[in-house]
Amino acid sequence: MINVLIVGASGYVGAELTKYLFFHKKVNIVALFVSKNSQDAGKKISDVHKQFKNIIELTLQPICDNMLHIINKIDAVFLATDHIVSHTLAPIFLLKGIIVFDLSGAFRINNHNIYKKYYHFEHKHISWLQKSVYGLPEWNNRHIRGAQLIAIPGCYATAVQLGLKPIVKYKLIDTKQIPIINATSGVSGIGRKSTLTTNVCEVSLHPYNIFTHRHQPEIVAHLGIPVIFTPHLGNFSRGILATITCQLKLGIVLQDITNAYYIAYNNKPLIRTYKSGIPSLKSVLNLPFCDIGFVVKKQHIIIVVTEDNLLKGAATQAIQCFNIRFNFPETQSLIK
Ligand SMILES: NC(=O)C1=CN([C@@H]2O[C@H](COP(=O)(O)OP(=O)(O)OC[C@H]3O[C@@H](n4cnc5c(N)ncnc54)[C@H](OP(=O)(O)O)[C@@H]3O)[C@@H](O)[C@H]2O)C=CC1
Ligand SMILES: CC(=O)N[C@@H](CCC(=O)OP(=O)(O)O)C(=O)O
Repeated sequence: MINVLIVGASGYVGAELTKYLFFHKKVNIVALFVSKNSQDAGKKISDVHKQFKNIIELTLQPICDNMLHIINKIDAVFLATDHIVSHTLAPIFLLKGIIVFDLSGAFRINNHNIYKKYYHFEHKHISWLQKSVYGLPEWNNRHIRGAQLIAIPGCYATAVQLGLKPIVKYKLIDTKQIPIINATSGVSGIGRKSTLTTNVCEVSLHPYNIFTHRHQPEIVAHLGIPVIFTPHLGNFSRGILATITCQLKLGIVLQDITNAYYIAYNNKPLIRTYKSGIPSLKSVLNLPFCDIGFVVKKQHIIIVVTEDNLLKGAATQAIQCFNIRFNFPETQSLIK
């Protein structure tokens, strides 16, 4: 059995992690943590997330300064916390030899200068940043196997890269025309702390962080080509749909594209590529899959990618990485 701790367990991502790890046959959840002064400290997770009633009755504990009693009991920790909190906590666990799965953006990009510009804080753990492994399992399996710090990709960054990587890898697109990505997320992408402007009743559909969203440098760093990425917020609770437009190199035909996606994903159980038609949110909600469809017309391709932002965009992707890291079947506890 692998003993795990979940920090930020009362959040949207933390609750999904708790659910899938609770039902994982090889996992023992040692504790669920929230912040020291959390209004939920001492409550059962089933009081905060009622869907767990009579199923998961673990208590949310306040994180303490001296975590030795916990550190001695655990093999792995999932940090489902804001990037500033993860930036502080991850090194504490790493120095004790614990395997860290960080769901935040704190360790995703090896270039520390990005953090000042896009995350507005100075990165203080550059040596860990250099050692961190990007947890996109379909493309980084080998490195995840030996990693101590695994940075789970951002929700948009996951969808976009899974959609683009096959045609970038096989050099099918003309990069003189930068890929244009429009993606829409539900409001759970913001987390539990809703403000008036992010309240589902106030949201209709709008783009935000145009040219400044922090997933843009993340995508560029791990995809290796520039992109134009525009996120949108929609008035639904969960799910991401990304529409990606690229120009193909002269002479590239539909069969080349089909082959590229087939080679990339035919043995990847959590990616579903469509032979015809395009995916919608409905087919991925509450499921750990990423669905990909595309249409080619002359020299252009439009790729449509969908995922559940809290699952393949966060919690179940982290558990997929955990399974790989601890040598369990990749989809253990994720699909039957
Ligand atoms: N939501 C999404 O779609 C995605 C989110 N992510 C990332 O995952 C992480 C979690 O996101 P999400 O679940 O949405 O956020 P939430 O705001 O819903 O949850 C945050 C959790 O962290 C806890 N917390 C806050 N401060 C501390 C602290 N100092 N120590 C311990 N726990 C603390 C909160 O509880 P309390 O405040 O009561 O202490 C809560 O349990 C973030 O880094 C986010 O960027 C990544 C991909 C997708
Ligand atoms: C709808 C919404 O607001 N989504 C979040 C992204 C969620 C995510 O993946 O955040 P991290 O990269 O911080 O982990 C945002 O745009 O900031």
